Amino acid sequence: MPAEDHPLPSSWRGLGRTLRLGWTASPGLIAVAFATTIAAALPDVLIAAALALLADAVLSGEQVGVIFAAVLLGALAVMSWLLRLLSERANRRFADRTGVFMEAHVVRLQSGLPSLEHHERPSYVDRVQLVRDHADTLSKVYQELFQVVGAVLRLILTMALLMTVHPLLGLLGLFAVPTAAVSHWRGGAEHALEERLGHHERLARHFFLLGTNASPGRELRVARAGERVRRGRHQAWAARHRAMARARWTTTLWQTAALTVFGCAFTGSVAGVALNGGSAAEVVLLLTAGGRLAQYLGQTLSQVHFLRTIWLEGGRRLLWLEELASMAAERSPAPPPERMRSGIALDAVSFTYPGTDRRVLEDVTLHLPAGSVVAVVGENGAGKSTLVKLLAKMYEPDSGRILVDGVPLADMPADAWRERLSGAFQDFARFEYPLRLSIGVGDLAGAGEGGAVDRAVARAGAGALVDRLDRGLDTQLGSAWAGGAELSEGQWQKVALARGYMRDQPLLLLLDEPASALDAETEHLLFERYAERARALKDRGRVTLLVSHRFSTVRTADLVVVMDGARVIEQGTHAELMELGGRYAELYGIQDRAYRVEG
Ligand SMILES: Nc1ncnc2c1ncn2[C@@H]1O[C@H](COP(=O)(O)OP(=O)(O)OP(=O)(O)O)[C@@H](O)[C@H]1O
Repeated sequence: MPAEDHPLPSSWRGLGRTLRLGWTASPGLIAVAFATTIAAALPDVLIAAALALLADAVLSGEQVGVIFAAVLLGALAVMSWLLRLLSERANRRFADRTGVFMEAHVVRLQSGLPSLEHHERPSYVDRVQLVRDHADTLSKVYQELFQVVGAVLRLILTMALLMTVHPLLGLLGLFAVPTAAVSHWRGGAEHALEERLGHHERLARHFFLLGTNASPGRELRVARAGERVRRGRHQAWAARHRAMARARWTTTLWQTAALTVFGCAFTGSVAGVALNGGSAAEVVLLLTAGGRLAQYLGQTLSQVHFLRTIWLEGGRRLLWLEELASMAAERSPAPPPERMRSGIALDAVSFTYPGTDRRVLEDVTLHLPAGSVVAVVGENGAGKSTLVKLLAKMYEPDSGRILVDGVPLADMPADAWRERLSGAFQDFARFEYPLRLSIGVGDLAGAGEGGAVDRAVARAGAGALVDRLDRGLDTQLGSAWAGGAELSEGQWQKVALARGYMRDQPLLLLLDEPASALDAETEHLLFERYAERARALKDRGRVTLLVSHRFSTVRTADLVVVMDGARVIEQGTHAELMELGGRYAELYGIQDRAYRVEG
């Protein structure tokens, strides 16, 4: 579904959801944290009243009154301190627990999304990045919320105290309204800007990784482009910083103006009470409570600001991610077939990457017969890998359908379909685990079965690699780990290929340039062996789709599909396409001659 169809939920729904998550994470602790934070407000405010009592008793010379007021003052100070301490401890423990809970929740949601859109569509990437970055911070906002409630309670009680001096002093609260309004607007405005500037931040991070990782490091040194990358990073940060600083200056100016309005009203009130026959106790009460009014107001505002920026916005995005994940889970009721009979059909499939407007697949109609080995060839950018991604259900076509034995792939749950897929890709992952696990990851459910990993190793022709390692399949991979072995590019790719061969009975095996780092001869031998085996198992109905630029490998396939400019332009067996004398024959001829010359 396109991103525009799934807007951000409202702040209030996000807030409600975050609260419910906090309750789920730890109901007991959230209750204690809330109760102690709120209770701490009462003694705090009453200190102003006790001070007024004390001033009154001192001026009227009542000894008992002085002692009573002093004891009350002491008791209130101790209570206030104790409750603050308890609330801090309860909130900290609660934040620790929810932090872990939230992070796990976000990871689960993200990894559960069937499509890759959240990794590739710029507006989605920025949202997901905010949720990810704020997952831990979200756990701390409960304390902020409780403190906001406590600060609002303090404000109300303080105003009630002030109104005992003169009812008009309650109006002081009105002068606080502009400050609260500015603060509310400020948080939202800054946050929206932060999200809009997300691409600068990503760019800076990208340059940082380029400059600090080993493999780009080699290229950068040879090309002597290190300085350019450093400058790029600096410029990206500077662009973000300039825009943020401008916005912050503007919002701060507005806030200063609003606070000035409140300051003038407070000073006027103190002068008014003092000059119009107010008692010393009333002036003390006004000074203490009124002074605190400004402090409580400041606290409320900074917490509201924090809540507005982090919690409301973070909470909305978390809910958005949850909705995206559940929408994906709700669709698709049809299970994949146990065994494929007719095969996979693409019926007028067209596709445009989210956030772009150029079609990268145009009206593709193909039949991939059950039990066949299909090779896809074409120039760079022709759409071969995109076809593989659609078959792996990483994206849905814009129009047209993919049918598996006549059942729309769109109706099949992504998880269930992927359980029946195997794959090895050009941009393979390097799992720095012990080798056995690094391969076993290809099918964790079956990896424990005796011999499953050994079979995968044999299919990928990786036996020699295993033998060469000191501890065989138990060797830790990756030189960053104690005793870890570093592999060459081709060796890593063999591990990835073995991972792709882990499943015994996949319905579809996707091999997207799985041997690009191996020499042509090894690739040819490997694939020929694989194709023979696949043909022997024809009745299992598996489809194997291989993307390769090497025609020596491609020619062994049962069906060759030639892509050009987002379209399928030719299809048939090697012999048929050679006889046709079209694009395939031309490309084959070029490569064949080149090899002969090299040879
Ligand atoms: N994530 C993406 N977002 C936007 N456009 C993309 C994305 N991935 C690929 N493309 C574009 O889609 C087109 C087809 O890319 P694809 O990777 O499918 O080509 P390919 O035939 O596999 O190329 P190669 O042989 O170089 O691997 C290219 O023009 C590419 O720029």
